[in-house]
Amino acid sequence: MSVTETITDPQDSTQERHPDFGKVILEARGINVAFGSHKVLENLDLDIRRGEILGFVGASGAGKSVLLRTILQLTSRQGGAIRILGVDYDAATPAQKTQLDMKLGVLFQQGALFSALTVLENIQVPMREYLELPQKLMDELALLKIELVGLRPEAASLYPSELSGGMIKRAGLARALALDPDLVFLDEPTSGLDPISAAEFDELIAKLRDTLGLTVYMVTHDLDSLFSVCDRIAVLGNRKILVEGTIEDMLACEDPWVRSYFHGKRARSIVPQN
Ligand SMILES: Nc1ncnc2c1ncn2[C@@H]1O[C@H](COP(=O)(O)OP(=O)(O)OP(=O)(O)O)[C@@H](O)[C@H]1O
Repeated sequence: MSVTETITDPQDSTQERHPDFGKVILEARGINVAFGSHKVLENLDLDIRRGEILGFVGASGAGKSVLLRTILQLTSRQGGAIRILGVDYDAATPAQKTQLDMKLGVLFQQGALFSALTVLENIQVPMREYLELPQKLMDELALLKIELVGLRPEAASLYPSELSGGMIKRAGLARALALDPDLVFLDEPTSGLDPISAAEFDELIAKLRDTLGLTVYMVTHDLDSLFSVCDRIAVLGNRKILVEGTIEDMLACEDPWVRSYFHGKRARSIVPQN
């Protein structure tokens, strides 16, 4: 694992940062994924560093969800290796895999809440799966997560059908945080939200990164999010990472797709152009 100094410390200097801040905590190397003869990812390399918010972009159908699912071991790959928190997933024992799974939280695109369960019960699903805790303690923990994501305590007893789009994302995030993960994966967290709710969600993500030292991998099409909260951006194209770096690196990139994305009409109102 390499140590890098290239990401800026987002945390207030009075806050203690994780001793491994900036170190690579997820390393994907030579990833190949195909469905039949359709190659989606080919020899793809990607690093995620502790404490950063990595924005992940790419054209529709480029393979962003496939990569996310591959990293989470939900889609099988034909080649390559994935090390998470220093553990090679393929070589890990079942106990190590369980430990790793507990350190990863996921918010899928539509929140993916169980419709027959309340918000509180949804947040307790991972707790029931991985921990053996008394119900009272699980209730207290779930209420803490509800508060952490900015939902009111009354939301605990609501069902997903009774929640607004923004509340669903927050409830999904609370469930992703249920086991105090090191790394959270967010699949288009602001899609479908109005601009105010989307900006509030971005602020929440940045706050959680700063206060909990979370590392965040965020698939997004939202230029506001990329510009306002992401420390680094990676662009998927031609089945691999086309370019990765800061927003300035994106603006300076000559690749035609990256240029049209970051210099296009929609970007011009958000991103300062030269
Ligand atoms: N289970 C599957 N079987 C066959 N093909 C698949 C499967 N999952 C994904 N694909 C194909 O892989 C390609 C990449 O899909 P993916 O959903 O990862 O794109 P994406 O970049 O996330 O797109 P979007 O931004 O629209 O969500 C697509 O051509 C898709 O049809």
